[in-house]
Order: sequence, then structure tokens, then C-alpha cells
Amino acid sequence: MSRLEIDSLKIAYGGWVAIDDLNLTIEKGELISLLGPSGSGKTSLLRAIGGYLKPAGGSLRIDGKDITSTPPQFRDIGMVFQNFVLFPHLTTVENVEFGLRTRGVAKAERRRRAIEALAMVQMDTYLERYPFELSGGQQQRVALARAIVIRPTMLLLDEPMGALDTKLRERAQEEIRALQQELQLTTVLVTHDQREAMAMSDRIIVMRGGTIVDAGDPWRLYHAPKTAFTAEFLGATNLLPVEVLTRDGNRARVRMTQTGHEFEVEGSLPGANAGYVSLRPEDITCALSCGPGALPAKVVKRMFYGVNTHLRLETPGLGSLLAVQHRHAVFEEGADVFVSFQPQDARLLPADLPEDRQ
Ligand SMILES: Nc1ncnc2c1ncn2[C@@H]1O[C@H](COP(=O)(O)OP(=O)(O)OP(=O)(O)O)[C@@H](O)[C@H]1O
Repeated sequence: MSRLEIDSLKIAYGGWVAIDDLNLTIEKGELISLLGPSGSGKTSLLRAIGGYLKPAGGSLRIDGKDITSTPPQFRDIGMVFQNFVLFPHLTTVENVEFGLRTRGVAKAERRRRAIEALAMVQMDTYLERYPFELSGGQQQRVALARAIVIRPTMLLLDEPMGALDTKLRERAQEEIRALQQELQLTTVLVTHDQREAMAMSDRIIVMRGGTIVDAGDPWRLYHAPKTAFTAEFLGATNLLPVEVLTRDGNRARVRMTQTGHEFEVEGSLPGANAGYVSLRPEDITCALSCGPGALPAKVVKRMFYGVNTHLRLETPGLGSLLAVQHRHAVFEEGADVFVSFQPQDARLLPADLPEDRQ
């Protein structure tokens, strides 16, 4: 259980700067996820923490001790990668013992600790199996046992569930999180899966172009993102381009740029006269009859997902909207409905979108 402090980190490939002036502290026992589009610097940051990439500037400290120039084998950081890379010619128990052997731990002690780590991931009945005799999920558990057996100061997980199917993946997420909490291991997870990041993390770090654009606990990031970029990256949302008309405390009245429709929103965006309103699909209510403040809409597409139904709606006032309904059998494609939402669920955000949306 350790605290990691990253100060003014700079990472460059040749002369090209991938990460510049990045500051981040990870508390003892905390699990953070690095989330961001491809090329945003997640792997570079993880590799710098692991010691596999030498920073061009800045420093890394574990529990106050500078490790910026410490080689990976002396950092005592456990790592699990997407493809697990177990040694094919070693059995399960030998794979887990390997890191202890290189650290000079005596044979009997090695075996005892390897079995103990394998028991933690429910793999202690597979000691003599070779990797090719294990399923993907079992190999992943062995890789995890191998990472924790060295009693690491930190755990780095690089898409560790990437090779598993959805069901196994969800189980692995639960198990890894439980183990991480039990051992109070300070952990950094790199993932492309925002659901995984939300389900597992104490804190999500949203990266873009080598910098941190937002950071916070999953609930806050989902419900109160600071930018349209985070809102769109974390879960589905409707982003509506608007002009700001008037402000009253933390509320504003806005006008849809394309349709001229006016409505009330949460947030006031001081100093800006335009932005985006983020409206989550689950915050839109559809009804067959018109209520106060409701807008007419047409159901153009209906997609049934079992747990809920997605409706693609066309509205004269707000354009194309995605709505999620938990009662799925009510509206047919082509139906005329009325949509409404609460002002506090429509969040006014600065215009800061991924390049392909600008
Ligand atoms: N070895 C390298 N040489 C040159 N440039 C590199 C190298 N590795 C990464 N980069 C560049 O650095 C930037 C950050 O890459 P990085 O792999 O850290 O991003 P990422 O967020 O992990 O992406 P992904 O989600 O696709 O894995 C990218 O623009 C990438 O092209």
C-alpha cells in the first residue's frame, strides 16, 4: 500500500512530446483508471510508472522516495498485461514463483507464497497445469497471482480483461476489484472500456492529447462532467449546441443554435456565449400525452436491449435525440410522442469536443 506522486511529468518519443507537465497523485489503496481516446497517452503514462519508459522531465515518487531513475525490477510494481504473457514452458505454480526466484527467495518459501497467491485467485488446484491447458480466464488469474506474489507496492493493469468475453470480463472485474480492496493495493488501470472504468475505479482520470482534462469519482464524472468531451466519452449523451441567453445563479436560459428553441438548463458557463447542453438518454421522459414543457417528437427507431429500449427520436425543437426507456413495449417506430426533461438534468458545458465532432 503506497502513495504515488507524479510531478510535471514529460514523456517524449524522439523530439515529439507525448505527455507534458502531467501532475497526478494516487493515494494509498486507491484504484484509478486512465481513460481516453487512442493516442491520448495512457500507455505511455503507465510505462513511465512501471519504469519501462524514461521520462524526459519531471519526477515520480513512491511514499516520498524518488523512483524516477529506478529500473523496473527494483520498483516492486506488479503488472498485468492484456495478453498475460505467461511462460508457456512453466507450470502455473512455476509461473507465479518466477518473480520470487529472480528476487532470490528460497525454494520452500517461493512455493508457499506462490500457492498462497494462487489461492487468492482460486487457482491453487491447477498448480501443475501448463498455460495451454488453462482457459483465457484462468490464465488471467494466474497472471494476477504472478503480479501480487511479489507483494508489490503498486499494481499496474494494462487492459487486463481485454482478451476475455463479456461474461468472464464482468466476473474478472468484480474479482480484481475485490482482491485489490482486500490487499489495499494502489492500482492504475488502463482500459478502453468506460463501463469497466466506472465499475472498478475510485477515480477516473480522463486523458486527451497527453494531458488530464478531467478527474473525479465515476459518479461525479458521469453526472457532472466538466466538459462536453468527458460527457460524450463517458457513457452516451445527447450534445445540443446552444447560445446562452440569460443567467440566474447556476441556471441559464439557452437557445438551440439550429432550431431557435429556448429552454432552461443547469450551469451558467460564465464568460461564454455558446456551449453544449449534455442531456443523458435516461433523463428524457417519453409520453403519449403532452405534459407541462413537453415537446412533440417522432420515434424513428426502436432498439430493444432486454434491460431497456433505446429510442431514436426526431424533434422539431431539439433535433435528433437518443432516449432510453425502461418500460420497453410502449412506443412503436413511427409513433408520435412527447418528450420532457428536468432543467437540472440538462447540463450546460463548454464546447470542448473530440476533433471528429468539431
Ligand atoms: N514508441 C513510440 N514512438 C513514437 N511515438 C509513440 C511511441 N509510443 C507511443 N507513441 C505516441 O505517443 C502518443 C501516446 O501514445 P500511447 O500509446 O501512450 O496512447 P494510448 O492512450 O495508450 O493509446 P491506445 O489507447 O491506442 O493504446 C501517441 O500519439 C503515439 O503515437
